[in-house]
Amino acid sequence: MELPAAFKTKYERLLGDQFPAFLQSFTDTPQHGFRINPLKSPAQLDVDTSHPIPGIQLGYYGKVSGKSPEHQSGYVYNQEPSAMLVAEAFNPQPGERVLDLCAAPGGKSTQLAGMMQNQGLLVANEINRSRAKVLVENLERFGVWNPLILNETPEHLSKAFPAYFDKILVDAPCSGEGMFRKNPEATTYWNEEYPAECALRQRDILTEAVKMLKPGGQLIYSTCTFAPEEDEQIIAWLLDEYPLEMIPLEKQAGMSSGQPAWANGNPELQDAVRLFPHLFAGDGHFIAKLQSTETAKPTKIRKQEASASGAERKEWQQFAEQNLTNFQAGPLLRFKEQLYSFNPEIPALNGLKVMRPGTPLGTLKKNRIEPSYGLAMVLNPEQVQRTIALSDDQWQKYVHGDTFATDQIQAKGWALLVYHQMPVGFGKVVNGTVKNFFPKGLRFQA
Ligand SMILES: C[S@@+](CC[C@H](N)C(=O)[O-])C[C@H]1O[C@@H](n2cnc3c(N)ncnc32)[C@H](O)[C@@H]1O
Repeated sequence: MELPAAFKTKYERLLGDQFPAFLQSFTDTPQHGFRINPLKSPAQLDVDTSHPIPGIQLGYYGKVSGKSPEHQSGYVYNQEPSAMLVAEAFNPQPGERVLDLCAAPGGKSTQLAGMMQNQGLLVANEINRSRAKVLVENLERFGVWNPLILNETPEHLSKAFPAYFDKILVDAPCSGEGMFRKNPEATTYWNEEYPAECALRQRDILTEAVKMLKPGGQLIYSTCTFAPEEDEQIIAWLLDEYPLEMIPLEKQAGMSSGQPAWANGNPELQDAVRLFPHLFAGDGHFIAKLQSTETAKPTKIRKQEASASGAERKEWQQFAEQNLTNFQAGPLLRFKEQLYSFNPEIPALNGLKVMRPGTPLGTLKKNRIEPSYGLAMVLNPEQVQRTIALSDDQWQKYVHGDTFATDQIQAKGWALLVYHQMPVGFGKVVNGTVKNFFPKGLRFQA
């Protein structure tokens, strides 16, 4: 990979005697990692967990195929190892109100949801529509319960969620220097001015993020770039402009401190973390954690009301009685043709670009409900009345979108399909044949 000459000159000046090792790291093979999903019911996973990533709960070096059963059923998520440290620094607690403002494709959102144990509210937002669709897919497969998934600008969001969140993650769009090794093409649109341009956008995003923070709430800012303009200088600006203070991040082996000298000399900047690929087995990253020092009372907001009609609620009740056990949905909302369970904490959604108001329970058909893939992804086998254990051949047919025969269930109706103890979706049994409801866009040849 050919690094831009101006990039090399800049980091030679900044890094001094560490520069040769830094430069050498661009020729190393990129690190891969994956996380095991703590939200799913126990299953025997065929993944190699012999190389744990230090400091990451259920994080391992290695890669799991996107076509594996573990990936298809949301039991694992592939994510670059340094990126996993952001959620660890964030440390969300069950019950908190959490916003992931720049969320797609969902690496950090899925990790945050796992740490919150599906308790509390996760709002995952992505400004780019097609990326927001991928975010939906990933949160759904991961089995995140009642997430609010939005496709909004930070400006719109801050009007809907004033002083609302306990914790906000801004994993900012950046110049991506830390990813050059994985994505060499990124070097072609880098130029000397690019980090400063990105910094302007980062300031705009953060200006809105601060408005959404509760008094005493925490803001985590991260980038995958080495550029001080987008890292220390952004944090120095935040500390100057807003009632925020740094929270020191614990540094494990291989992690470096923020560099006050690369901004305005504010010693608090040391509390941030830098990850350099020549010192840590992962890509380049920057993480800083700040806390609001404001004490004013949070603003009241109007909450979303349950909007499903009596008939729709009854249809759901009927479906639940006939098919589920020990499953409690939240309040119900009709959104397009789907019935959703949503978190009663969310503000009124009118005027917001909603991708998902919560967990899709099913599609409303004439006098009946067709259960959704998203519902199957949040269930464990003990919560349904009928399951079908798939053979290898049946699983391959299922993910390909084909029907297949079964002798496990005779009566007509819905069953949760389970492969190696992992729920993979709903199927409908009709005369010994299982009809396929695996979403068309997700089908593949195993
Ligand atoms: C570094 S990526 C996020 C990665 C994600 N957090 C994850 O872990 O999978 C930054 C995201 O910010 C989005 N973005 C770009 N411009 C934005 C803006 N003005 N406001 C909010 N988000 C923006 C990009 O579309 C991109 O998806």
